[in-house]
Amino acid sequence: MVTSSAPGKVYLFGEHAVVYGEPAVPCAIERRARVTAEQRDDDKLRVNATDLTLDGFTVEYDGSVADTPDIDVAEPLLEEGMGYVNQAIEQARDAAGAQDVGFDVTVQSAIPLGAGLGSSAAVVNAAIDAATRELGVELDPREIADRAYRVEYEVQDGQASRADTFCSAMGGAVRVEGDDCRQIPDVPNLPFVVGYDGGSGDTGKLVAGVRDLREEYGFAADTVEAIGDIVREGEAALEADDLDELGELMNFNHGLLSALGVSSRSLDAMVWAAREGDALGAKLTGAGGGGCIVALDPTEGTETALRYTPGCEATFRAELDTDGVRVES
Ligand SMILES: Nc1ncnc2c1ncn2[C@@H]1O[C@H](COP(=O)(O)OP(=O)(O)OP(=O)(O)O)[C@@H](O)[C@H]1O
Ligand SMILES: C[C@@](O)(CCO)CC(=O)[O-]
Ligand SMILES: [Mg+2]
Repeated sequence: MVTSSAPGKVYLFGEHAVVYGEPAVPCAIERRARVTAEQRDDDKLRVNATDLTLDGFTVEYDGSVADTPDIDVAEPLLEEGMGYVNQAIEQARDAAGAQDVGFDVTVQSAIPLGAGLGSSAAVVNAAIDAATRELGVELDPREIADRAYRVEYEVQDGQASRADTFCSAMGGAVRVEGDDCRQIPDVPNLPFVVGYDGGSGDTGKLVAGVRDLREEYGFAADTVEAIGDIVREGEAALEADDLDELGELMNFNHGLLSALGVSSRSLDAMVWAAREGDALGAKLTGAGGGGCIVALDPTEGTETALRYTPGCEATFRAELDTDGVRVES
């Protein structure tokens, strides 16, 4: 039996545009998904995902009897929930050259689901690491990231960047542009504050929405390119340790994401509350539609403001996690 974990992330800049080849800078945060894999005697897959809660459901399902889940839960949610873990196990089998091994898999996660903090990438990275180690194979984090990317690409219907999976596999702040994935050395202390509306967005659908806009309107394609420009400016600000400039660029980035239709009333409300609470900057993080915002604020101001914001269910500080995917036991 092996347990591995991998961190979630916030985007300093560049989500969505990164899908179309612009650069992005996601940062791993100290909130992890833990996956335990134990080889079975047969070829079945049993997945126990006790934290798989969305819209008030708690699901425990058995991958081998997908048509008879333990509790009554919306089928698309069940299928979606199974997609990531099933495909991660497929990748582990492939990496170990063991096509018909079965596993008991347990997922426990401190990363809210579908909320822009990269729960899918963390679960997939941790599952690939745990299952391959259980089969006696130790993969390099870059290979785990690559295999996890293939999983996200499949589950998100052929539209994904390497950003979430690379960031979660390597830890720290990273820069991703197409297939070019690097860690960013010596980042300044980034005082991240997260606001969570308790909701979620469907990454696949939100990505498809941006794709359609881009195809329909030249100015939407320009907006995606402008996000790339913000990221390039942001990299210079990061290098110069200029937090004020980073904040300003985050604000601009949020405006453009909003123009692309991926914000929501509660995300906007939290962004404005953070700004009024004296954050240096604030934006939605991840796919959007609902879920989390990230603000930059070394003071208590943003957390206090968010606590009094209707629609904000939780707020917490998020420390940069320099550790990527790792074995726990
Ligand atoms: N604790 C968990 N147990 C099982 N599956 C999980 C768990 N956490 C996440 N997942 C899987 O990841 C999916 C959510 O991934 P999705 O990409 O939509 O959101 P996210 O990764 O949290 O946010 P974003 O991609 O915007 O950063 C869930 O529907 C589920 O399939
Ligand atoms: C919206 C997106 O850019 C980030 C989701 O966390 C999708 C992706 O990069 O695969
Ligand atoms: Mg995701």
